[in-house]
Amino acid sequence: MSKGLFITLEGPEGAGKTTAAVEIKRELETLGFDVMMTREPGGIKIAEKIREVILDPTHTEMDSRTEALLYAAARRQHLAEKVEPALKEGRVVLCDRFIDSSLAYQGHARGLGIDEVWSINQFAIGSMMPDCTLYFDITPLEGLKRIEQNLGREVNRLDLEGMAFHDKVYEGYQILQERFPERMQRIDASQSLEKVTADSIKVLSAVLRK
Ligand SMILES: Nc1ncnc2c1ncn2[C@@H]1O[C@H](COP(=O)(O)OP(=O)(O)OP(=O)(O)O)[C@@H](O)[C@H]1O
Ligand SMILES: Cc1cn([C@H]2C[C@H](O)[C@@H](COP(=O)(O)O)O2)c(=O)[nH]c1=O
Repeated sequence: MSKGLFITLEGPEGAGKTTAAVEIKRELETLGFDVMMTREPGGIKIAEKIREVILDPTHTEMDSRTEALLYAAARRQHLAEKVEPALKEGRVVLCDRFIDSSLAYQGHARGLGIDEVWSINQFAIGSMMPDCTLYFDITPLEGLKRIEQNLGREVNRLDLEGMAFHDKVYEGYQILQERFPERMQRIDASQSLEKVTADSIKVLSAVLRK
């Protein structure tokens, strides 16, 4: 049984993960890799339904622990139904957000605790951690400015949080980088899309050579 490569993209709102993922996929395919792009929460029917519940801007009453559990439930289903089968087929999986989002957003920004959120996610993912995480580093202000300029984008419940929340998310990601220095590779996401893509491919080429 061949084993693929599990790559995740992380970072604050508007960092450019989704845009860059399309370019990274294209570049990796040119190099001959079989790439599957997906996202969290979502990527499959059940998880997309959970996404709608979590991100509905009218669900202002949602409890933080409920939020963390819903993300973990969507993650479990997506992993079992889509990610693990693709990895077993030897594919490269590019996943827009994964466990680090829960650790930064629910663990640190919501104040549930990174270790507590880690432990509920252990039930969801077992030992299935990414081989490499591209951390798209951009200040919350710059990321949110990009989103504001993207008039076609739907505004979700988490976008509506105040600046203090987004600053905490950013702080959460800094903590995670210190905790997982080898897995989390920093990409300067304030650069042009061309430079962000090139830097990402440079990092991934080294991982793919291993
Ligand atoms: N390198 C870049 N420079 C300038 N603008 C960019 C860059 N990358 C993406 N953008 C623009 O920024 C906006 C947000 O990009 P994108 O949706 O890819 O970010 P994201 O990290 O996936 O955001 P979110 O997680 O909040 O959905 C889009 O309008 C996109 O066109
Ligand atoms: C996986 C995951 C996501 N989030 C947050 C981050 C964003 O605000 C939304 C997802 O929207 P996107 O446009 O697809 O980036 O959900 C989170 O708080 N916790 C998570 O585990």
